[in-house]
Amino acid sequence: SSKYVLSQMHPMWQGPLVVPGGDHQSPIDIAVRKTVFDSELKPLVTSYDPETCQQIWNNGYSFLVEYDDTTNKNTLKGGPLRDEFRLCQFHFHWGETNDWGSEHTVDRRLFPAELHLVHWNSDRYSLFEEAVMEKNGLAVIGIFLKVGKRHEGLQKLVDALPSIRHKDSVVEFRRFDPGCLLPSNIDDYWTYHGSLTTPPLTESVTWIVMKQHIEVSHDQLAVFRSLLFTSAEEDVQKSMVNNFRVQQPLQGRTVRSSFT
Ligand SMILES: NS(=O)(=O)c1ccc(O)c(NC(=O)NCCc2ccccn2)c1
Ligand SMILES: [Zn+2]
Repeated sequence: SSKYVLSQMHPMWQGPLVVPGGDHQSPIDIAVRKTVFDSELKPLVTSYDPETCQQIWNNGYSFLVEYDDTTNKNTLKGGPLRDEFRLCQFHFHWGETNDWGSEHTVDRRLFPAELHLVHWNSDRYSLFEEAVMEKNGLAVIGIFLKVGKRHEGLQKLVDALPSIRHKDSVVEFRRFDPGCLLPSNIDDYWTYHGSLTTPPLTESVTWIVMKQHIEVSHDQLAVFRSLLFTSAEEDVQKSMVNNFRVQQPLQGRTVRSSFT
């Protein structure tokens, strides 16, 4: 209805463009010709249990699918990682049109959306909240979304979005396998040390950005844009779009590739 203001830029995104004293910020552009192949990088090993899926909720910035991370049922290891990491949630970033929306870019190429699978270092810490403050605390897998054929596995999630339209709405969400969102090839990736792309922007993330994207349909992505930044009580509703951070300077960091 007319009271919904479309594509209002969310005030939070006018937040800190660069963190004072932060020289390992994310997201970044991955300039492929400046990446360095590292033959020591191992294949990534993921093991996810759909039975540990708990809920899906709108936190006013994105929507998150959360997993029970009190046991070691959803693990990530290998790749650039020395320790074992535990999945706690996944979420997305997207634009108001299919022309932009991703946080990372490859040779400045923008994708309409980006999926983040968030893991914390369960070998060294006992809670996500602890790990988020530490340099080797988090590992986030970034996967680009392209508009194309419908993603069958994603549809169960898309069907749940209308029930969490407003900020702070939560619904039970069960038996979702996050592995169904991985591209067929997870051996080819880029990795670098960076930060959360939203406050608190802590520099605790080993980023693992997949070279291969996944495809979702135009209609599936359109449902993401039907979410709202605002809670049900607010007078003016704002469409949840453009929930990505502006790109940050590389500051001399090297992005390594697992492939030539
Ligand atoms: N986008 S990201 O870097 O993968 C990432 C991963 C795990 C996280 O907890 C966050 N950030 C996060 O949860 N921030 C608390 C909620 C929030 C989100 C946006 C703005 C302010 N506060 C970002
Ligand atoms: Zn994210």
